[in-house]
Amino acid sequence: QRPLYKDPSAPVEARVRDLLGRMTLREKAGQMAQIERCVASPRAVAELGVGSILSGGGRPPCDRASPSDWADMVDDMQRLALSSRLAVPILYGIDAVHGHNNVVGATIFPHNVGLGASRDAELVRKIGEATALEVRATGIHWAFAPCVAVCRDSRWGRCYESYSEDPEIVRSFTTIVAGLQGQTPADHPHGYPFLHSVRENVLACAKHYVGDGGTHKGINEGNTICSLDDLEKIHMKPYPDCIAQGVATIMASHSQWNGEHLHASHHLLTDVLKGKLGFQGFVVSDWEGVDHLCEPRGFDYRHCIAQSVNAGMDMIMIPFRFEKFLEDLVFLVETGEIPLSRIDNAVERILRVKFISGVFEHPFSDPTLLDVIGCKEHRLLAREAVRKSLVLLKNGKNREDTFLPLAKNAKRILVTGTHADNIGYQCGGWTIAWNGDSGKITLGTSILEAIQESVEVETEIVYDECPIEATIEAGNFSYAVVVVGEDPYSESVGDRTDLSIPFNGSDLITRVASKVPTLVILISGRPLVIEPQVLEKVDALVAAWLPGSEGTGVADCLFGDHDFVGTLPVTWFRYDDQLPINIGDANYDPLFPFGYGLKCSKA
Ligand SMILES: OC[C@@H]1[C@@H](O)[C@H](O)[C@@H](O)c2nc(-c3ccccc3)cn21
Repeated sequence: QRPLYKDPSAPVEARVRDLLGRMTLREKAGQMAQIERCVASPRAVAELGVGSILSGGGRPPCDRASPSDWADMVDDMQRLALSSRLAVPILYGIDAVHGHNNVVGATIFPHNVGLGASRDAELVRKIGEATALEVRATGIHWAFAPCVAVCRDSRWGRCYESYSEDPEIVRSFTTIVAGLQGQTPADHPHGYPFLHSVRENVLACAKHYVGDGGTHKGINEGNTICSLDDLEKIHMKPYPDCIAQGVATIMASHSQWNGEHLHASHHLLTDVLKGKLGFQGFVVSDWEGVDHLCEPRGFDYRHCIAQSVNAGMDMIMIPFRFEKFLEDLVFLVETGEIPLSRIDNAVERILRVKFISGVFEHPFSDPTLLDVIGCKEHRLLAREAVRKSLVLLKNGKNREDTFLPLAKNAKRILVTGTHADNIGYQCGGWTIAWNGDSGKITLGTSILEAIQESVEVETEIVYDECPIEATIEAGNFSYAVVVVGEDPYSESVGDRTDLSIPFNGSDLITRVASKVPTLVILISGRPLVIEPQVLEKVDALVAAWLPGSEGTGVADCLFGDHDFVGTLPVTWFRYDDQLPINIGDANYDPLFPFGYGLKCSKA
């Protein structure tokens, strides 16, 4: 007689109750543990029965792992999990935040700030669908996306992971949850986790709850100082929509609200998120989020665990010291510091998500999906997203003349700059490596390659990353394209107060634009300082954000095959000492206002 929890025809809540009733305290504690793959031993997965395994940013199973290497690794972990006493499968999680960005060859979509410029919520839903397929192709069940931060200060190293400074735009893009998980049916119970198809959809994770984008001076993992009213109007805004779409998991923020750690906030994690907003999936901590609760970090770990679990944390991204975590958690329950009812509630939520995910019935990868990774259809979708993300900020030196679209049959053009031929730079952070990298880090088309593919065969392209004066002066160029911007970064590595164009980008712009009609393309996760004397010299200026692998989308607009439609999702400040500066501020005096964006055609 098969136990009820293994019966797929039984109601989910009955399966949850049956399985919970069979579990020992240690097995319950195991389900609340999430560990990094590099410590996922048979002891951890089969004996101690951890509930989840993740690959942290830039931590592949092996160097240049192929999609099937990924799928084989995940399946190996799952086989270990199914050999545990109750054979509870694991959920494998990864940061697929702009495509399946840890996997070489996966389609890399524009980062969120660029999608924000498109204002196209349906496009974002489709990106979720495509991303889910590429993630499932590697056997992975759970994407730590979307980041629904509302970035209020561009000095924040995660600015580009935020769709916009406007909470309404961020809220409108929660359609990506429906893309990743599938669309909930009309009668879906409010707040209940949802997944349409175990083969094609992944569990989503709205993050980082709450106020991650509002920290003082944009300091990552810092303190968001604001009223409850502002917290709700600005930072909380996207969560009800995610919950209404059945988001299965929510990740707590490393940041604090008015000095209270989110990872230990009973009011925000339990009273508000689970009570008032009715969230019935599970809350997962961020990386070592529990350790961050004590200074020095990791000091009095047992007390940190009690604080966080009692506040409403359901699963802890430990991710390394799982023996200590499990020992401490069991001790805290046995001594009554954490009530067993809290553990049962956490495990109930985790099992609920596992049952609705279909992982009990389909625990292993589906090799027939492998071809979707980096497939033509997804790259065309990414190319469309790039086109719609571009914002035309200047087109011509005066009212009459327009500079774009560029001529495809120009005699001789100069393409220059650090970012003209660099896939790594145009993808930005969270791409193959945690902080991203320079060079040919994955498959794709650089902006130079896209321009080369677009112009007529008789057009001569001179590419020189940093040309000397003679090259510029004697070049006899019809026009120049200068592509400059930021080096890739993620999280605190990207926290910056100096937001001038790195690599002396302004100097190169000035040197070229003084001699040749010039288009500047900025590759960046945020607005950058463009001094007036630099801006006045250029003939045209395009903000391309972090477009990802499909540079072809940039050329599509430069040469007029498609018009520009993007508008600024963030305020373009004049100088970084204006920050923070957001639409609606008094004395709002930006270089280009929120919502600004030109079109090529006069129409
Ligand atoms: O990758 C898992 C999560 C991710 O989902 C979160 O958005 C992000 O805040 C995060 N930072 C780290 C991380 C930070 C420093 C060192 C090692 C890892 C890990 N993670």
